[in-house]
Amino acid sequence: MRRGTLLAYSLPLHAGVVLRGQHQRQRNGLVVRLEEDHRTGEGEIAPLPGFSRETLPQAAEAALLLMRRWVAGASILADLSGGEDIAQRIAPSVAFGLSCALAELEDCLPPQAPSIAVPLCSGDSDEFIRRLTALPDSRLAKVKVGLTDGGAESRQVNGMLAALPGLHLRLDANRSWTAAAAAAFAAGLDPSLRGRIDFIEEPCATPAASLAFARDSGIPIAWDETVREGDFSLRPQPGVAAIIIKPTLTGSLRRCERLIHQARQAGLTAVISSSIESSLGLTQLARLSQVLTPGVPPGLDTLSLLGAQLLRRWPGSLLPLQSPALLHTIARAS
Ligand SMILES: O=C(O)CCC(=O)c1ccccc1C(=O)O
Ligand SMILES: [Mg+2]
Repeated sequence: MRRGTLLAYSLPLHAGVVLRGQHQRQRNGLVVRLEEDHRTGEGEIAPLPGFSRETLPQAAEAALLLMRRWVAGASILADLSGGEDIAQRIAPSVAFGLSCALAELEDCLPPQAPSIAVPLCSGDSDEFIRRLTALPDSRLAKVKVGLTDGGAESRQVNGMLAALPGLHLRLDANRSWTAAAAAAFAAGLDPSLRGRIDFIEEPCATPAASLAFARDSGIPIAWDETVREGDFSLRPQPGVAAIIIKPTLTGSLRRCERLIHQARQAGLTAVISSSIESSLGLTQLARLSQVLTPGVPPGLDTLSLLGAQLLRRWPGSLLPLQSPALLHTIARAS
């Protein structure tokens, strides 16, 4: 006997969260719960405004249809991952959430290891250094750059690397540097510290400009936005070290797994990363990264942007759990 429930959540986002130029006050999404013979699996479906092509109502409609098909006895796994035709493909957030629920139901995800995410700095670097210093193990952190000017940011990065001699950094410019700003950043870096920058995600506005930056500066880059563009294909490229995979923007677990496999074949590191999911989705991404990208810490340090946790607790977080009474049932099927 199968049952399905689709629920809607809304979590407060801290003032000042801006996605693609839009201020966001709430993170809204869905939880899909699948039950069969006393086993339960849950998944989160949360299109990210400014990033996802599907809207939340579109995602809810697609999820409901698939949930009903599953409850009626169909296998929906092939639907979730099938088709190279993007126009016909099930929306990535829907495929991700439903495939997580099915994976939990089938007991395919391991329990979560503690403290597996890479600390993220998008503000004051002195405060961030204090936070890292207080951690038992601070070998890797991520810093958003491209927010002020390249020269000032290189001094900030020099400061962090000098303060913590065992630290490696991933940087993320989200395509915001002009070629001149990127060059100013590279010129300002202390050459003796530069080797501890594992990569910079998307330094410049276009992939071609980012490749030129990697070639001229010798600093490896990683693709994030580029991975989700229509003409992207995975192949070795000089200066490219890694690809960032955001499953909510990519699709089913099987699709993510295929992409990770292709990345490895091209000699690239694949890094699983957050699309600002709730603690439900984030804990699942952490568990997923243990199986799909072992040894590569995922970029999941976004829980602190939210005002509460949802259904599951992130290890060590002091954020309160939102009352389950605030989850609103959209539909049930049995
Ligand atoms: O990758 C991480 O470590 C955190 C996630 C993150 O940076 C992110 C999350 C949602 C949308 C865009 C981005 C981004 O890559 O800038
Ligand atoms: Mg990025």
